Amino acid sequence: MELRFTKGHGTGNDFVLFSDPDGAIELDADDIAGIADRHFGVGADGVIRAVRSARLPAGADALAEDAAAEWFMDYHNADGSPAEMCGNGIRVYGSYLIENGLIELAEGESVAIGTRGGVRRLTRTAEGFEVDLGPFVVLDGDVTVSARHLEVARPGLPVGVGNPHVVVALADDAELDAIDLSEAPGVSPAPPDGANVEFVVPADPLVLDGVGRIRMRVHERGSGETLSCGTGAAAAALAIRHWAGANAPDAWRVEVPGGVLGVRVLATPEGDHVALSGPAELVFEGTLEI
Ligand SMILES: N[C@@H](CCC[C@H](N)C(=O)O)C(=O)O
Repeated sequence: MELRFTKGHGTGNDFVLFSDPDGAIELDADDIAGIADRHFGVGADGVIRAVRSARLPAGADALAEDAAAEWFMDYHNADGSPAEMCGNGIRVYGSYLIENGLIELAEGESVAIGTRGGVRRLTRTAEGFEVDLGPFVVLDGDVTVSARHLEVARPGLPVGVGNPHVVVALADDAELDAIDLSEAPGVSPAPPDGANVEFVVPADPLVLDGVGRIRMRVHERGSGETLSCGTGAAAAALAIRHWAGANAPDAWRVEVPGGVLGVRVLATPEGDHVALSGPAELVFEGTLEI
């Protein structure tokens, strides 16, 4: 079977996207891992299928949550495992839906998108997109994280933003640059569903003109070290905000190896939400033999 695909990225977190409006294309984990393979496939951190919510069991939940969520982001990591949410992916997905005439979205307008983590509202901005990632949880607990070239295990803070993260604060840029993320960090106790792990260094000063500033590297569950992780940037900002205490800002600038992302905490009638903003680029199109 021939599969027409588009390659895109958000701050270097790259994705293969394809359309399957009626949910007719069946790919298993090995097929997806083959597409994402950087030597034998197209190469990507994740694979995104554009499918109508009405055509998927998980999409039925999305439609029950918000009947306007016509499109579902069917997201899989590079190893073929499904994930609840992808903060960079959903911006690139928005761009893909627009480019392919599947939705119309002018600057300032927003659209509801179904994901396994729930419906997310995506707004087109001058720079790209902002996505409301919804409510979040920061869980104080006794978690430690080890990594190669990190001398002693460090405390980690579990943060949930639709998908699971553990955030570790490091002392300085030298320590951040030294860690080797070619192997998955060890998280103890092991999270039941695995976790994305973010290593973060606060800038000096931490807050400039009311905006918190951090640098981050990430090891993504199911994909390894990536140049960026949108939900990871949100989790990292939320963790540092939590540690910084009462006077910490709500707006954050997160520098990742692939660029810069914006994070802000939004007060909503249902409680605090976290929102992520950044660019979305479509790079090339091609055809794959599956
Ligand atoms: N890169 C993504 C997160 C993708 C899913 C993640 N690896 C997981 O398994 O939860 C992002 O930009 O948020």
